[in-house]
Amino acid sequence: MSLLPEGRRFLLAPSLLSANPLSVEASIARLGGEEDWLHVDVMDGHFVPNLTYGPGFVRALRARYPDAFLDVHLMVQPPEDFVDSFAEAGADLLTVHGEATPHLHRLLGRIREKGCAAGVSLNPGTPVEWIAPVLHLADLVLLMSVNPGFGGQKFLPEVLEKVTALCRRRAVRGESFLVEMDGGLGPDNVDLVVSAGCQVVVAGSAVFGAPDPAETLRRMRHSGEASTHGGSCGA
Ligand SMILES: O=C(CO)[C@@H](O)[C@H](O)COP(=O)(O)O
Repeated sequence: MSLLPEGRRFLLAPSLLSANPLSVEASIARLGGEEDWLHVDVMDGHFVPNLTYGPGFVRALRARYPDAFLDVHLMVQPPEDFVDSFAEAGADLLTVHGEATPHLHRLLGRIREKGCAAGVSLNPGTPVEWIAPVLHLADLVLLMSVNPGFGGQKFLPEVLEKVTALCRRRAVRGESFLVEMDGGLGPDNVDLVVSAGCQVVVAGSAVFGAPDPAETLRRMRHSGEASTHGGSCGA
């Protein structure tokens, strides 16, 4: 199963972490429908040093936006304790961290059994080899380009090498996972990550902190689409 619609090079996923917590609906309205997915960062104060949402938030989003694609990033440990409840709340894609469980193989299978697409994420300091044995079970690999926990951090360019490694491996093995990148992204560097081969771009503060979030997404889409393909990796 590919999550990338035919003819699309990449998707934009605004991170609700940077939305106004007192008026999430108003923040989403300011996207003007320019978003492809809504990215939901779930943080537990244990795997990462911050706290955010529970399954109730995802359930409320699903009820309010029945057609939205809900991209739920679980920064929790152990993720096994939360996969069922977030799936039942209405997530479309559930991404768990490779560093957060010794049972990644079983867990990706469980996510798919629950009817969601299965994603696996890596912190900036974790090599892609860590998840090599489970890539055939993944619909998406989420590469963090900041240390997870907070919005508004600076993009770590060394993570781009991981995109190259993943795209090469995918081509050789005929795998179908998408590569998503998250952290420090916006209109000024979206071309860099799309040309490296990223197919889903998450952006929080650059979008919701802008005077016109819809226009910012349009600029990001234009810049990503205009970027040159990156050798063997370009999507
Ligand atoms: O998961 C995270 C942070 O842990 C991200 O989704 C951030 O929300 C991205 O925010 P910006 O770096 O785009 O401000």
